[in-house]
Amino acid sequence: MKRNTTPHSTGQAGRAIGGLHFYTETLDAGRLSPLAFFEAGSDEFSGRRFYWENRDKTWKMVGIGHAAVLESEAADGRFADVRAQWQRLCSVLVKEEGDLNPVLFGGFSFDPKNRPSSEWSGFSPAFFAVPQFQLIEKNGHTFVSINMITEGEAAAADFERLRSIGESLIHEAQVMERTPAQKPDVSRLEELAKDDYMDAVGSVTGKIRAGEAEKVVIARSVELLFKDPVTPAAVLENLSSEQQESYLFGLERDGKLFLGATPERLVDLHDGHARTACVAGSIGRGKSAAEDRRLGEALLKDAKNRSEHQYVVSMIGDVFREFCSDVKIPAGPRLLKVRDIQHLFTPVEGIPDNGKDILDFVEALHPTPALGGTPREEALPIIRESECMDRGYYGAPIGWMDAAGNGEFAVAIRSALLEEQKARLFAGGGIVADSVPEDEYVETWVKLRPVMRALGGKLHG
Ligand SMILES: C=C(O[C@H]1C=CC=C(C(=O)O)[C@@H]1O)C(=O)O
Ligand SMILES: [Mg+2]
Repeated sequence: MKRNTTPHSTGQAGRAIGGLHFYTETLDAGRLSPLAFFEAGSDEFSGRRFYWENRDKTWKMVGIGHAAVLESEAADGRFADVRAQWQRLCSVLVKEEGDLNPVLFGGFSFDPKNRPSSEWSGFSPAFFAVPQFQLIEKNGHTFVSINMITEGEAAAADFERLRSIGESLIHEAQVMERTPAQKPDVSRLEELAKDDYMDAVGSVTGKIRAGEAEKVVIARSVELLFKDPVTPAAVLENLSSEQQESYLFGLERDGKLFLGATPERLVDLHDGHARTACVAGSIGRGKSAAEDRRLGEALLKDAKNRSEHQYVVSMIGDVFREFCSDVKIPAGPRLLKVRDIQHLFTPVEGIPDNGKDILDFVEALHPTPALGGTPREEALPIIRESECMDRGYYGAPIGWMDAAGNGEFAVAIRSALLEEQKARLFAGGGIVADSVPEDEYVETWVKLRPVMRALGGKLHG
C-alpha cells in the first residue's frame, strides 16, 4: 500500500459550490480479491455495498459504504436528476494525478410508472451511490480509493480516520481465510402466478396478431425460501465462479441484495467510443459440441427468434444513428453462447456526438425491445396490465459512470432480489405473433438457471 502521509486532498482549495467538497485518494493495493474486500465490509457496511464484474473480467469493482447517495423519485426526470446531482459533485472533486476517478454506481427501475410493490422498497426509480471505499481491479491489479464528500472543508483528521478504516478493510481482505462458498439450503420453491403468466403470453400474442403491438416482453417470477439467512458474499462468489461470459452485479440497499449474471450490455462508453449489443432470441445449449452447434445453427435460421432479434437491432440502430457518427452494425446476428443458453447477438458501435453522455444513451435505449417491446409506447402499458408483478430493477439498467464520463451499464436480467431467507428470481421472453406459451415458459426456466444454481435451487429446463 502506498501513501500514508497527511491527506493530500484536504486543505486544497477545491472549487467549492455551496461549501460542498469531494475528496478522493487512491491506495495501490497490489493484488487483492475483490470478493474478499466485499466480504470485509459485512459487519460495518452491510446494506451499503455493491459488486461488479464486466463481461470479459478485465474490470471488477466493489463499493463499500456511501459517501453520497443520489436518488430520484421522478418518473420522467430521473435520468436528468441523477446527471445534475453527479455533475454537481464532479465540479467540486479534488483529485491528484495518481488518483483514480471516483465512480457512481447504481441503477434505475424498469418502469417507474408501474404500481410499486413493497419488496422493492428502497430501490427508487433511480438509486446511485458514491462509495466511501471503492475497489477497482484492472487487469489483475487492485486500487482502493477513499472518497469523502462534505459540506464545508473536511478536517484532516476526518479524512485520516476514513483512510484508516479503508486500510483495515484491505488488511482484513488480505488475510481472510477463503473457503469455497457453500450453496444456500433451499426449503421451498414457489412459482408465482404461473397460470397468470401463461394466460398473459396467450393474450399478448392475440393482441400482437390484432395489431396492438409487434413485440412485447412478458416475465414471471419464482420464489425460493431458505433454511437460513443467505450471505450476499457467498452468492456472489458462486455466481462469479459459475458464470463466465456475463456481467456480474450485486447492489445492496438496506437489508436487500439485487444480484445477477447478465450477458446483455446496455451501453459502454469509453474514451469517446460507444458500444452496445442487441441480445434477443434464445435456444438452450447442447449436451455435446455437435448438438450445441446444431442448436445454434437452428437458432440462426429460426424465423420467430430472428423476428424477436430484429426489433432490437432496428430500435438500437435508430438510437445510435441519432446519437453517433460512424455507426457500425453487422448485416446479420451471430451467436452469443453463455453457460446455459445461446442468444442471437448483434454488436453495435459508434462515436457519440459532442455532448452526449452515458445517461443520454441509457435513457434513450431503456427499455430496448429485448425487455420492453415494439413500439415501446404500446408495449409498456401491455406489460403493466398483463404481468402480475412489479419488475423493480429486473430488466433495468444497472452500472456505473466515473467523473471522466466513462462508464458501462448492463441490462439486469438473469437476476434475483435476495432478502435474508427469501429470494425472488425473474425471467421473461420476447413475445411475437407466433410465440407459444408452453415454449416461452420452458425458455424462462433456462434463463432462471444462473441465479437458481448460485442460490442452491433445483435446475429446470
Ligand atoms: C427477458 C429476458 O431475456 C431477454 C434477453 C435475451 C433473450 C430474450 C429472449 O429470447 O426472449 C429476452 O428478450 C430474461 O432473461 O429475463
Ligand atoms: Mg425469446
